[in-house]
This record gives sequence, C-alpha cells and structure tokens, in this order.
Amino acid sequence: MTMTDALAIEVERLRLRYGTTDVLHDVSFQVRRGEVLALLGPNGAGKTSTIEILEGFRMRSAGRVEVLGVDPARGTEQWRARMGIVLQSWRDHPKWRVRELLAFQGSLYAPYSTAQVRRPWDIDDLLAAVGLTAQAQQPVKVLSGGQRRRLDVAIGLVGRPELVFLDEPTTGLDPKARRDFHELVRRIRDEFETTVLITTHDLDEAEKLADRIVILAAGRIVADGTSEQLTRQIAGHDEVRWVQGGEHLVRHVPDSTAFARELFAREGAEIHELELRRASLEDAYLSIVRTTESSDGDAADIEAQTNGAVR
Ligand SMILES: Nc1ncnc2c1ncn2[C@@H]1O[C@H](COP(=O)(O)OP(=O)(O)OP(=O)(O)O)[C@@H](O)[C@H]1O
Repeated sequence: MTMTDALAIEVERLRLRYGTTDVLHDVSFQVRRGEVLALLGPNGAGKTSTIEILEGFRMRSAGRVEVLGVDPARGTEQWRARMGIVLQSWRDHPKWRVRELLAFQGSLYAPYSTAQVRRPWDIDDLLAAVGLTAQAQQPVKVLSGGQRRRLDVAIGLVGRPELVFLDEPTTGLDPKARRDFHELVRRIRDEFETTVLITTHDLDEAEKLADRIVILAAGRIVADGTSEQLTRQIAGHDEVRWVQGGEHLVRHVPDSTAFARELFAREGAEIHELELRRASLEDAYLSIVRTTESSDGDAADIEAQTNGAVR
C-alpha cells in the first residue's frame, strides 16, 4: 500500500471564490482510511463548501484534491458509488414507503458490488441499525423529523460506502437516537473500516466520535489534532475552586490535578469543597475561534496562529 492508498482524502492549498469573495483560503488537510474526522467551525466558515468540493458537487477555484484516489472534478459513477452522502437538507420522497425506498436506493449500488464489499447493505439489517424496523412499511411523509433524519442516514449508508460524508447528521435527533447513531458510526468504522467525515456543531459529539478534529474558521484551517491535543493547546484553562478559612477561592491552572495535590500537601485540612474542572474541547474550540475572529481576518496573524496549531 502506498502512502496515497492509505489516505481517503487529500486536500492541498484548496481555494474557493464566489464572485469576488474568497470563501476558502489555502485549505490543506488529509484523512486516513478508516479514520473518523470531524470538521468543525462557526456558521459560514466554509465547511459545507469544502464538503461539496470533495463530493464533486462544486468546482474549486484552485488547489489539489483527491478523494479515494480520484480528483472529484473528474469523478465517475463508479467512484461515486464508493461514497455515501448525508446532506443537511431533506430529500423529498414523501410517497415511498421506508423499506421500499431503501431497497430501491440500494439496488442502484448492486452493479458496484465486489468480492470484498457486497452492495447494497442488507435492508433489514440496515433498518435495525438505524432504528426504523417498526416504520419499515410506513410512507416517508408520516415519519417524525428524527425518524426522517435516521432514514437520511440509512440512505447514505445503503451502498456500504468506503467513505461517508455526514453533514450535521444528528440535528433533530433525540438523545437515545443520537446515542444509537454514535454506535452506528463506530460500527461502520470498526466492522467495515469506513472513513467518516462529519460536520457538527455538537462538540460533545465530536469529542466522542472523532479520531481527529479539524477546525475551519473564516475559510482557513486554524487547528488540526486529536480532541486531547486541541484541549492541551489551551493549557491554563483548568479551573480549581475551593473554600479555605471561610473564603471561596478560584484559580486557573495548566494541570488541575497537580495543583490540587500540591494544595493538599501544603494546606491539608484547611481545604474544603474542592472542585476541579478540566478544560473541555468546547473551551478549546471557543478559545481558538475567538483568537481567529479577534485577529480581524488579518492573513498574517492567522498564518502565525495556524503554524502554532497542533498538527
Ligand atoms: N452559492 C454561493 N454564492 C455565494 N456565496 C456563497 C454560496 N454558498 C455559500 N456561500 C458563502 O460561503 C461562505 C461559506 O459557506 P458554507 O455554507 O460553506 O459555510 P458552513 O461552514 O457550512 O456554515 P454552516 O455551519 O452555517 O452550515 C458563507 O459566507 C456563505 O455565505
């Protein structure tokens, strides 16, 4: 296997311009096969535009892009059959019954079945995996919002994709459905080594699911690393609270456990109501995005921050 075979996605100095506005500026990142990558960023950062370029739905202005070894601008039907896509917006198939729609969508992938990957996914198994067995015979139009979202996910997975794009897949799902969905993503990664690129505004979800996180802000990559690496990047954001001599005290420190140990060694029995709060991915995300926004879009500043980001 060459280095390129080990990568599902390679993006190098990608640029996108709408009219006179640059939306993506020299975006570079890679996704390894079998990896779950979360693409995070504020509204309007350029996540959907990036994904649409990778899917072959939008032309780039400059840069090099390879998805499953192919330039998406020249992607064939055979290449497309190896990918699954779950878009933000609903598809309109109101009269179809759930099982019938999935079976039809699945049949489109049958010609692309290989000895290694049997396509499509067994429909009853897939219905069970997304929690729609009870709705199998219902028309799509009577599904609730969350059930409809599960069906969107099932449509994205029915072709047993090597790579799946999930654009905010859990919006509108209840907590149980969200947890089931997380299990499903782990299952397709572990059992089928599916590569997953997910966009989400739910940082807890990104932390739980993603092997790696890329943050896009104002069309630039401002961080790229594991959740732990990103969180460590904002060292000094752990919070320690305690009561001593009737006084409520708060400190922000790089390592709350080490600080508490030292505090106890020094003050011992004087310490009451000790609380430690570790910096979360959300703290890291907000800090990274805030720094980017406060630099007022100055390219030189952003370049300097990007060089300092975890890579
Ligand atoms: N067809 C278009 N013509 C002009 N500008 C566009 C077009 N599509 C998107 N944009 C602009 O490009 C920028 C990036 O949009 P994009 O939809 O990629 O962001 P996003 O990160 O996916 O946002 P969200 O989190 O809100 O979905 C935005 O400023 C948007 O207004």
